[in-house]
Amino acid sequence: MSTSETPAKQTIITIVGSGMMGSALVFPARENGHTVRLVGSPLDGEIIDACRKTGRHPKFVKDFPAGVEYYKIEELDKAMDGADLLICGISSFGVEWFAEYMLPRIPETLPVVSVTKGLIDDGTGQLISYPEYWARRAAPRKLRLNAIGGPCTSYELVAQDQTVVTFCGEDLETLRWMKGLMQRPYYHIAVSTDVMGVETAVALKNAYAYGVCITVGACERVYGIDSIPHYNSQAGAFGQSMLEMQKLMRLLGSSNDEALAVGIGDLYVTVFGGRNRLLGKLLGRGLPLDAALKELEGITLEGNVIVVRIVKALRAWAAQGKVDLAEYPLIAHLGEVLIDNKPANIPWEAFVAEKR
Ligand SMILES: NC(=O)C1=CN([C@@H]2O[C@H](COP(=O)(O)OP(=O)(O)OC[C@H]3O[C@@H](n4cnc5c(N)ncnc54)[C@H](OP(=O)(O)O)[C@@H]3O)[C@@H](O)[C@H]2O)C=CC1
Ligand SMILES: O=C(CO)COP(=O)(O)O
Repeated sequence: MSTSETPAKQTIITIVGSGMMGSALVFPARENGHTVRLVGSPLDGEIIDACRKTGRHPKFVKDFPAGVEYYKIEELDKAMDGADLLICGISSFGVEWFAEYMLPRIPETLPVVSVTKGLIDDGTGQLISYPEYWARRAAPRKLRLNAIGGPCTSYELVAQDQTVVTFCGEDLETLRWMKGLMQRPYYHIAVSTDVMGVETAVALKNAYAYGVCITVGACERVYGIDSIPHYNSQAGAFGQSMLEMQKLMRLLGSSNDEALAVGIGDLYVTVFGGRNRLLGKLLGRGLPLDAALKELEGITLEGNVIVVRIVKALRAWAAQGKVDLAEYPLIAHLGEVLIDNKPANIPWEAFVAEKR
């Protein structure tokens, strides 16, 4: 217990990865009075230089709260010294780096929470969450790995828009403690011990955002980019997305409707405000995949990663007679576009099988 002579130790939150989401979490953390240390990934050196110089992330329109500390990856030991919580802010493309470079440096006592959205093949053809993947990579050491899922664009979090996310992990007490550290009047945190459910739902939404946004681009191609928005087709694809997400979640081991709802909310925000929507729209306008990717060079697009992983798994299971691909017509088509390089052409009739 602290006395007037021994003030309570300030909580130290170290965030590794100074991309948009890791950096956005600086705001609730620092506003709550914690010591916040933002550490760049190996390629984030220029971002850290800019933060030190201007007190603002180059992609944000608002300064960081005063008192944030900035570190380069070479200064990681210093940034982790005495840390109470480690936030992993890297994207799917840095998952291996995090496994190789970060995991051996994380003490078993230090809770970790990751924002990274995705699933990964465990080497046997089974898809698992990133926390599970990292736990297996760290074994026999037992790390305290948790994750954040849900609809939360970084720039809207920075703007303090009302935002509802889900912290998931194995230990409810740890989740409640992290919630206490990070919640703000605009940042609302649910907790869940269904890691696979939440992580599957928020990974799948990146794939299905392509499906919905292909229909948006297709309307723009027909009616013109500046025409009034058309909603029937995107709503049709949205409903089909929800159905396939639910089936895929069951297939991957979660039948949790609350987790599904987290993913559906995340799909909604991604369709309207995410980066993945941009690729879907360009494909829907008729651009070949290569041309669309070139136009969006430099923008983080994780939908490709998840479509390829899911569709490869589904094709393998279909070949073994374990699943019927016809039950997943939208993501199967996304596989044709992203793996087989076919033009985007939503298979509408496949969505209208007779329902019970
Ligand atoms: N849970 C949540 O509430 C939310 C989560 N997200 C998710 O958060 C993650 C990060 O998104 P966001 O910050 O917007 O993306 P950014 O692209 O802005 O940042 C990605 C971060 O990952 C790092 N990274 C990428 N590739 C590598 C690599 N090969 N090795 C090491 N580090 C790497 C980047 O560093 P570098 O500059 O070196 O490439 C950067 O620090 C994504 O998975 C996204 O889906 C997004 C919104 C909300
Ligand atoms: O996950 C997100 C919001 O919850 C952000 O989606 P994008 O990666 O498509 O920008």
